[in-house]
Amino acid sequence: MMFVPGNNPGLIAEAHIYGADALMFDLEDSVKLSEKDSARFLVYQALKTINYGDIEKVVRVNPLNTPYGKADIEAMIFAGADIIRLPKSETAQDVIDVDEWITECEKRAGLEQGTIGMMAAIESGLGILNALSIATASPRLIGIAIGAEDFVTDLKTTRSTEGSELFTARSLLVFAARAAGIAVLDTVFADVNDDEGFRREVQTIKQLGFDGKSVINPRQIGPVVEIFTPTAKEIDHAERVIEALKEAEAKGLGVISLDGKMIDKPVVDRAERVLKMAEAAGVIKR
Ligand SMILES: CC(=O)SCCNC(=O)CCNC(=O)[C@H](O)C(C)(C)COP(=O)(O)OP(=O)(O)OC[C@H]1O[C@@H](n2cnc3c(N)ncnc32)[C@H](O)[C@@H]1OP(=O)(O)O
Ligand SMILES: O=C([O-])CC(=O)C(=O)O
Ligand SMILES: [Mg+2]
Repeated sequence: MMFVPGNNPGLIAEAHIYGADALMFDLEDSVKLSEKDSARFLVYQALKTINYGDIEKVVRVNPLNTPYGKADIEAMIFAGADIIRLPKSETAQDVIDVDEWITECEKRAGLEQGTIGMMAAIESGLGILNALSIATASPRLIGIAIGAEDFVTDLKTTRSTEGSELFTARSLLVFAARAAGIAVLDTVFADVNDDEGFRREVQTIKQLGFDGKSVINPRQIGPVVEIFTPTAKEIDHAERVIEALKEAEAKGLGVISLDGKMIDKPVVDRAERVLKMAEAAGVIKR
């Protein structure tokens, strides 16, 4: 999911050529106060006129407790956004308030209720502690995300290369998302020239269980796609697990072994997920 500053016509016009799964047009922190209205108008016009194909169109709006939040949401729904991303979510009530305003805007726009999805970004200690109630606050929520720049500021620390200050928060978010049955996305990595550090971070968050990552630059898309795409070895193993399961079923066996290792339901579920991810990445057809 690539952030695109909502006040930059050049970036907005070409953002879809780089292969991101989703574009996140930003009306919040990359837009200064004097440009809030013009950025909203610019993103509105872009969503109305540019064909972004099947790339998901997400808009990060300003919070409802600012003078811009309500107008942002209404304009983006009329413009055809797929998902509204609420920044700095701290309580379930923050999500419920936005959900209610989206419902009102859907009515005004003549859309069926529930058409517009929602994401909640969590960017403070309080938000992390409320992660489960935030993640389950609305049926519109398709995912939650961590916003690490604001989060470390709230914690009165900084971001380190190894990310120790984010470890607990990231894990709690993954737990909350899994409990709620929705997606979980990791935060941005600010140094677009540190390819090695970026790759290390993507490996780490994949291992923690995240479904993907927000990026700020087209150069960061390739490494995320590469690291999240199952390798040929992983795909081969997953296919053999599924084969072994079929054989066992045919023979009426419960637990079976493959290469000396036990194959049971969790192993089969993980193999299924590998194949789904490979299919979604376009490296296999099923
Ligand atoms: C804490 C937070 O809230 S983070 C979220 C808010 N921040 C953002 O949205 C920042 C978005 N990113 C950017 O503005 C830029 O990528 C920067 C400032 C980080 C780096 O800028 P640059 O060094 O100029 O980037 P770079 O030289 O790699 O750009 C290469 C090409 O990609 C384009 N590009 C760069 N970033 C983006 C982007 N986010 N979206 C779309 N296109 C982009 C550039 O326009 C350039 O196009 P060109 O080759 O046609 O001229
Ligand atoms: O949500 C993000 O990844 C970017 C952001 O606002 C933050 O880090 O504070
Ligand atoms: Mg932030």
